[in-house]
Amino acid sequence: MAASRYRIHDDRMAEATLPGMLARVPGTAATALRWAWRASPRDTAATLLLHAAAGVLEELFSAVPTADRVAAALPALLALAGAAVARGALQAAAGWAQARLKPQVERRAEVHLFDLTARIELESFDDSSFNDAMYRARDRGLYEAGRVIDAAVEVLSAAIGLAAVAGVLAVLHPVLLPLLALTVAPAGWAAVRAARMRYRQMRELTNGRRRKWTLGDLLASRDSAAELRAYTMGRFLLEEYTRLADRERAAMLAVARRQTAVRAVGDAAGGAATAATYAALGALLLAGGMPLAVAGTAVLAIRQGQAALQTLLFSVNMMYESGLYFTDFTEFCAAARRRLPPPPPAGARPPGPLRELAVRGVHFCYPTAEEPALRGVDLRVRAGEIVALVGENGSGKTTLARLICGLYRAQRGAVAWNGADVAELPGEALRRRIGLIAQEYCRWPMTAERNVAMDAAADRARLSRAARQSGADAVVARLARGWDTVLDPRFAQGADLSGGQWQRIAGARGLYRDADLLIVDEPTAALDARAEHAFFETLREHARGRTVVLITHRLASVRMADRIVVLDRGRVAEQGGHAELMARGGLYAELYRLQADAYRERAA
Ligand SMILES: Nc1ncnc2c1ncn2[C@@H]1O[C@H](COP(=O)(O)OP(=O)(O)OP(=O)(O)O)[C@@H](O)[C@H]1O
Repeated sequence: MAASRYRIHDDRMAEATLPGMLARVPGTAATALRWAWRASPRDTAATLLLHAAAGVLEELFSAVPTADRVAAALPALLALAGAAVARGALQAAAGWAQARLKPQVERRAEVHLFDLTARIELESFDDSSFNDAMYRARDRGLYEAGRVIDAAVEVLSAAIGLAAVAGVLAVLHPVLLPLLALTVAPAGWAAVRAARMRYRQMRELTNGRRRKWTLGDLLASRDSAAELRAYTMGRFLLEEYTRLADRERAAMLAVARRQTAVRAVGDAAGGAATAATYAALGALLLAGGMPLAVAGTAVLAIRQGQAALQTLLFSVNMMYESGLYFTDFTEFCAAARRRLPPPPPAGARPPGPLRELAVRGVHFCYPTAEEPALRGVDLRVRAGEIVALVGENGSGKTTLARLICGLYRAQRGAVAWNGADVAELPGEALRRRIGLIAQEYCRWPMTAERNVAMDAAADRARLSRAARQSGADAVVARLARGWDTVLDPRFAQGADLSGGQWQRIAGARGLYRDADLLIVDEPTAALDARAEHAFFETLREHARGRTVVLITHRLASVRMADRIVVLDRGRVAEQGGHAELMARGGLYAELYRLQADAYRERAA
C-alpha cells in the first residue's frame, strides 16, 4: 500500500521547530474564530467585543501603579469604582456570549464530521491510517473544537491586558520592556515544549488507544458477550487490555517526568532572568539613569507585567496545545473531503430504467490487499434476467456486487448502466435504482419499520408487500409493538430477533426498494428450508420486469437462474445454463455434485 498522507503529517509535527510551532498560533486562532463565526456571528462578535472592552477597562484603571494619581485626584477613585462595576458587567456579558458560543461550535463540528464520514468513499474505512486520523478527530479533536475557541478569546483578552502594561513600561524606560520579556521567555519555552511532548506522545499512542478502545468494546458489548463467555475469552482480552493500558500509563509517566524536568529548567531560568532584571534596574539606579521614584514604579509595573505576560503565555500555550488537536480535526475534515466521491461530470443525467448492465474488464484490488479481488471480469446482464454468481469463498462475488452498486470504483475496466459508466453517474440516483440485500447486512437499532423502509416515512402498501414476499410479516406479527418495535434489546422495550428472522427483515429491506436491479448476496444462509424455498419463489416473481443478480452457495436454488456465472479467484471461470455447465464438467459441476452427494448420502 502507498504510504499514507497522514504519515507525512506525523513527520512534519515531529520535526517542527519551536518558533515554527509558535507561528501556528495565529493561524489556529484565525481558523477557530472562523468556525466560531460560522456557528454564530452574533455570539462571536459579542464575545470578542465585550472581552476587549472589559480588558481595556481593567488595564486602564488598575494596571498602572496609581499611588501618585490617587493622591492627586480623589475623583479618580470614584471613576475607578465605576470602572470596576462596568468591567464586572462586561465580563459577565462576555462570559455569557462565550458560553453560548462553545456548544454551537461543538455541534457544528460534530455535524460536519459525521456528514463527511457518512459520504466518503467506502474504501476509506479499509485504510488504517485514515481510521487513526478519524479516531483522533472524534476522540479529542471534537472536544478541543470548543476549547480552542475559549483559548482564542483568552489570548485576545490577555494580549489587550499586556498591551496596556507594555505602554506604561515603555514610557518609564525603554530597557524595561525587553527585560520583562526576558523574565517570561523561559517559562514560555518550557510550556511549549511540554505541550509538544504531550501531543507527540498522544499521536504515538493513537494506535494502541484505538486497540484498547476496541478491546473495551468487546469486553462490554452485547454483540460479543455470548461468544466471549462461551470461549472464556474474558481473561485473555482483559490481559491484553491491561498490557496496553500499562504501556500507555508507562509512556504517560515518562512524558510527565520529562515535562517536569523541562518546567523546572524553565522556572530556574525564569528566576535567574528576574534576578538579572532587578540587577539591571539597580545598576540603572546607581548609574543615575533612573530616578528612585521611577525605579519603584518600575518594580511594581514589572510585577504587573509579569502577571499579564504569564496570563498571555498560559492562554497562548492553551491555544497552541488545543490547536494541535483541533488541527487534527480540521486536517481530518480536509482529508475526508478529498475522499468524497468526485461529482458527476457536468451535464450527467440520472440513470434511466435498466436495459443492460455491462461489466467490462473490471480489475479491483482492495487498498490493504496484496492480491486483486477481481482480475478482468466481463459480464452482461440484460433487463429481466436472473443471473446467479457462484464460486468458492473469496472468489470475488461480493466485491463484484459492490462495484455494480458503485460502492467501489474499478481500477481498470468499467461497469456500465445502459452503456454509461456508473462511476460517472450521480451516485444517489444510481443507488435508488438498485436494491441490495447484503451478505453482512446491518441490524439497525431502530424500529422494524425503519429497518425495512430505511426512511422516516414508510409507504404502507410497499411495506406490507415486501414483508409478505420475504416472510418478514410473520416476524413482525409476533412483535409486541408490531412495526413500531425497536429491534435492539439494549433500548427500553426493545426486542431481538433470531438470525433467520433478521434475514427476513433484511430481505424485506431489499424488496421494499422496488428497484430495477436487485442484488441479493447470500439471502438465505440463515433461513429454514420452507422460508428459503419461499424466498426463491419470490425472487422469480420479483424478477418479472426487473433484473436480479443472485449470489449464493445454495446451488440447488441456482437452477432457477437464466444464467450462471462461476467466479474463480477473481475471474469468470465459466458461464451458461445449469445443464450446459453440468455437461462441461468444470468447477460448477464439481461444486454442484459435492452438494448433491451430501444430500444423497443423508437420504440413503
Ligand atoms: N475490505 C477488504 N479489504 C481487503 N481485502 C478484502 C476485503 N473484502 C474482501 N477482501 C478480499 O477480497 C477477496 C474477494 O472477497 P469477496 O468478499 O468478494 O469474496 P466472496 O466470493 O464474496 O466470498 P464468500 O463466498 O466467502 O462470501 C477475498 O480474497 C477477500 O479476502
